[in-house]
Amino acid sequence: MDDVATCAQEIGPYLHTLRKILSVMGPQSSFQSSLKTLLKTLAEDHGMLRPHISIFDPETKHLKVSLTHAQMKNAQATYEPGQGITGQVFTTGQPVVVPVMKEHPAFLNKAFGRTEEELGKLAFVCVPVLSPNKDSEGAQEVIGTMSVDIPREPVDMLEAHCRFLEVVAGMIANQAAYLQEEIARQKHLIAQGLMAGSSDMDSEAPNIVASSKPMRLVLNQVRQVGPSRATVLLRGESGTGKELFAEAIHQASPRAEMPLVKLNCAALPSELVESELFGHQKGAFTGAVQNKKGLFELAHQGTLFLDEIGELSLSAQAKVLRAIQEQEIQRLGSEQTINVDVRVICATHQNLEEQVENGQFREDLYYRINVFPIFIPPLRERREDILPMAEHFLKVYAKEYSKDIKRVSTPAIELLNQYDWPGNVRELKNCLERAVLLCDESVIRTYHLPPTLQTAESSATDTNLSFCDAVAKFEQELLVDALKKAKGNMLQAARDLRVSYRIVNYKVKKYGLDAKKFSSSGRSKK
Ligand SMILES: Nc1ncnc2c1ncn2[C@@H]1O[C@H](COP(=O)(O)OP(=O)(O)OP(=O)(O)O)[C@@H](O)[C@H]1O
Repeated sequence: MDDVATCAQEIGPYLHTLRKILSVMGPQSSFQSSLKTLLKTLAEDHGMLRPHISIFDPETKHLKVSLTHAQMKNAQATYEPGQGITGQVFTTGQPVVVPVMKEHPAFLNKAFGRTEEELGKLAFVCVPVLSPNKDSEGAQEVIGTMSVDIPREPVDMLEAHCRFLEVVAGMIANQAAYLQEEIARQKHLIAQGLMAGSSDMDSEAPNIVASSKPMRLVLNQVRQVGPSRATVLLRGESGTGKELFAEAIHQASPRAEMPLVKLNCAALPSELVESELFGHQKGAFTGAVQNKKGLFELAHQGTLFLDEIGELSLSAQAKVLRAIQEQEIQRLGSEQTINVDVRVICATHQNLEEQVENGQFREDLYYRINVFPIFIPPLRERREDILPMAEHFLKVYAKEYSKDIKRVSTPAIELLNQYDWPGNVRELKNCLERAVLLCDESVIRTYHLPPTLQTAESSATDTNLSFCDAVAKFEQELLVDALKKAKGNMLQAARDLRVSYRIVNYKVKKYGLDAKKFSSSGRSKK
């Protein structure tokens, strides 16, 4: 009887957790939120640290941490099959218990950056995650691993945790398979430029600075409308943050884990926009060599962001109206109706009311998308945001370019505050990126700001440069601008500056610039 009681005492907490996990795995919850709850439960109920699931990407043939209930140091870390404990468990399909991380030669500590002290105090348990093999009935394949850190314990206790984790991993086979598919789907959308962000399933909500009263109001509106299904119309000048707020609305909605698909209606010729939005059947028109899904289908259960909606042709407008109202679409060249569950967010900098008056924009579509309009004021009308934003972008870029820049000098702040910012937040962001690149001190000064912001006195009062130093600064500015424009291509920069490659190469070295860094900054759209 004593043995039974001891046994019940030992397995009681495990059973309790298993019951909890089963209760969140019902059809009512999405696979991702079930998995997240599961990891949280492991941490909270069993003191397991950094519980995480790594999934194998068949395309890159690497494993990557795809969900975790912990802060990662290196979210991009990957493991080849066989590499480290994670790679070994994946390859062999057998669990591994590491009693002390520090003492195991195969323990790589790639993703979480544990300290030396932790490595000496923690054990690691990693079990395979299996899923039914699609190609062979009854068989299973390893699609990833589930791992936890555990404060050091006797080996038989660690073994018991390991058995328990194997049971848990067995329960999540289907969810893990969905996770693998979703990662592939998101990668595909990102590669096509149809979805924002990284394929990290754990990525944070967009980083928004909103100090001024009008922007706090905008944030409130985002919070109010986010969870609903309402169509939102974001209005504001170019660069005010419409796309960023569209992302925030999507993040605040129950659709957050499904795709946010974007289309800039002005970026494609009107005849292509319809095929992009609704897809086409093979042979629908010359060049339609195979069936293609449209963005409405790709955004199913997620959100579709239509930027520059005022640029849609009248024929596309009619189809978008139908898709929003009836929740169904037809691919070009097909009679078949496809049901789509898509929330639409639109944006424009144009005067849609005027376009309705002129017959360029359908009135019924205007009313349909104008259910919840949000106006984002230009930056010059909310100057309280300038300094907090400048500080925010300074931090972002100082980190990106590994520079130890602490602050913006008072005269430089004055210049930022005086300027009218016709390009709005985008211009301010670019301005800070440039300043960080140019700055080799701990403070951003007026001469690090672009000439458009400078006034004669401002640049003179702040610097006491000799003629030679001033010329050198100016030369460096020109060089940085040219390299940014040429995305780090020194040959192109030389052509633009109309000097030889040899000179550019020499100056780049002289000023200690790294041309490669400009290629990464040039990759982002804005
Ligand atoms: N409040 C904010 N906080 C932090 N970053 C912001 C903010 N507003 C805008 N940004 C940044 O400024 C840049 C421009 O914003 P965004 O692309 O959202 O503008 P937009 O209004 O959609 O422009 P366009 O109409 O030209 O497409 C982006 O890099 C965005 O992240």
